[in-house]
Amino acid sequence: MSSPMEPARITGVILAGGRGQRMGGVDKGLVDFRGRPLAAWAVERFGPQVDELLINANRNARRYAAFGPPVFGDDLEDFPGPLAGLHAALGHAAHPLVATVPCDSPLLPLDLVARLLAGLREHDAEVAVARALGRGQPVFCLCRRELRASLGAYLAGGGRAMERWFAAQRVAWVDFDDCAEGFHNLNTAAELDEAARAG
Ligand SMILES: Nc1nc2c(ncn2[C@@H]2O[C@H](COP(=O)(O)OP(=O)(O)OP(=O)(O)O)[C@@H](O)[C@H]2O)c(=O)[nH]1
Ligand SMILES: [Mg+2]
Repeated sequence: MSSPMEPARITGVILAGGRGQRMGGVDKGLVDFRGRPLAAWAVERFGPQVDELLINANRNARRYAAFGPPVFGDDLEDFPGPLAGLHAALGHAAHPLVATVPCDSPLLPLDLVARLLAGLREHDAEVAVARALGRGQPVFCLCRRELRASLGAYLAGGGRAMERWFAAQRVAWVDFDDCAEGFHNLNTAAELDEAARAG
């Protein structure tokens, strides 16, 4: 385990492997938001916070590759949810800590990873997870790579719920009440339109 004095080495993963069903089955990361694809917003805001950036996508791998970072899909088929992306990410990461963000929160906090890291260290936790105004934001997490075996077992047993898996680890919840709007995520075409017009 790293001491508080050591610089952390962190792999960041943009989770873009979902079905986008509430948006009509579109590949959400490729959808336009204020003139650029949603994934481009994540690359721009999250990329500078990490030492290595990867994209997890299950469709359109070539289009995602055009953003620059390496692209990988889930190990499990049939879109079992974000934990499948995290599991694959823990296998692909070059660094011992893995941070995730979803592809559909284009205004994500610019100090997300620094604050998750501080929480992880403060509580000597295995995973740090964002929370805003009392509401867990499980797809924004920082996870030790050693948890891959635990996560693999949880998924193999049929587990799919992020918060339930976190609860079985040493977890630190990190509050972002001061910038809760940064976690606003876009699930439907109406939400996308409204957020795009608000800018
Ligand atoms: N790798 C991977 N990521 C997923 C999967 N399902 C959801 N995600 C990602 O998890 C994040 C949160 O998921 P949702 O907001 O529900 O997105 P979604 O599943 O594409 O959308 P819906 O189908 O409408 O639920 C998004 O970044 C998704 O891309 C999956 O099966 N595999
Ligand atoms: Mg979903």
